[in-house]
Amino acid sequence: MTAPTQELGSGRTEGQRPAVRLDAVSKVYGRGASSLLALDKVSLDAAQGEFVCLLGASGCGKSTLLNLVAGLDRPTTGSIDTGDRKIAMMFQEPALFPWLTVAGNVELALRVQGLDRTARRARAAELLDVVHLGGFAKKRPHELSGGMRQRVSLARALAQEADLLLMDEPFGALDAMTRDLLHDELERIWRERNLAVLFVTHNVREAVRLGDRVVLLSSRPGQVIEDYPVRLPRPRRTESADVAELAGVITERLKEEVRRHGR
Ligand SMILES: Nc1ncnc2c1ncn2[C@@H]1O[C@H](COP(=O)(O)OP(=O)(O)OP(=O)(O)O)[C@@H](O)[C@H]1O
Repeated sequence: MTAPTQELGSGRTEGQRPAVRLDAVSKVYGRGASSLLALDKVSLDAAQGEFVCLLGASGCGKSTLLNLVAGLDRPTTGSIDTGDRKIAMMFQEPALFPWLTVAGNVELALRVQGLDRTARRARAAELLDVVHLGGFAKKRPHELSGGMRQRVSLARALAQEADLLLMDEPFGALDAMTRDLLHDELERIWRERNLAVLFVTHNVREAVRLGDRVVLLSSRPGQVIEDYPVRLPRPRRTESADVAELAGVITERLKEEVRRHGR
């Protein structure tokens, strides 16, 4: 008889290799007197299927951390292991090509996979359905709202068949209602695809709404100071009392850290 695996969070089981593991990762920008220690020995992991939100005051190194995981930059010391997982990244700005249609933007991401034109069209149509933009394939980005553009960006990220999705304040520029809708959609897609997600935000309630864990980073240099498991049942509502209660606790800790740092 096999021993029952211990549940550590929605996607976590003991003994499973994490989707991403950071081991004592430090990042120094520049050299000599003008060098800046942005991250200081950050160790962190996320399991496949786990949603981890990263919170911290401005400048604590959240984007630096995501860039390192994405392989866009290299740590000064320490190591990052994502195995052979495919990684996709989403930013606050959707960064779509304005001269391409919505479908064209998604198809571009499929081109690198070597799909032929017919297959690309069919796959892009499927992905646009997933993000509820089925009727907008022929529109150009400027004809869409901010929330719709972020949906295209999400479809493009999904086109990369990623196992690990890195999201850098993806909904930071959206109004509360649009953000709420996108939270629901992201949660559905995350579950269906068993993605590992690292999600950077400044918004504490958003982190509690979405995360299996909320990881708090200290200000300059960035270090992990708290790792809160979020045990609230899903689906959660951003405005609910239980989300507000945990968000209150985390906000207090964040304020303490900002005060300690003197800004
Ligand atoms: N390419 C770079 N060269 C030099 N310094 C950098 C570079 N990128 C970031 N920094 C510095 O490293 C620190 C961490 O920056 P980073 O953008 O990772 O923080 P952040 O937590 O994502 O900030 P924000 O919440 O404001 O987006 C900051 O002090 C920033 O000025």
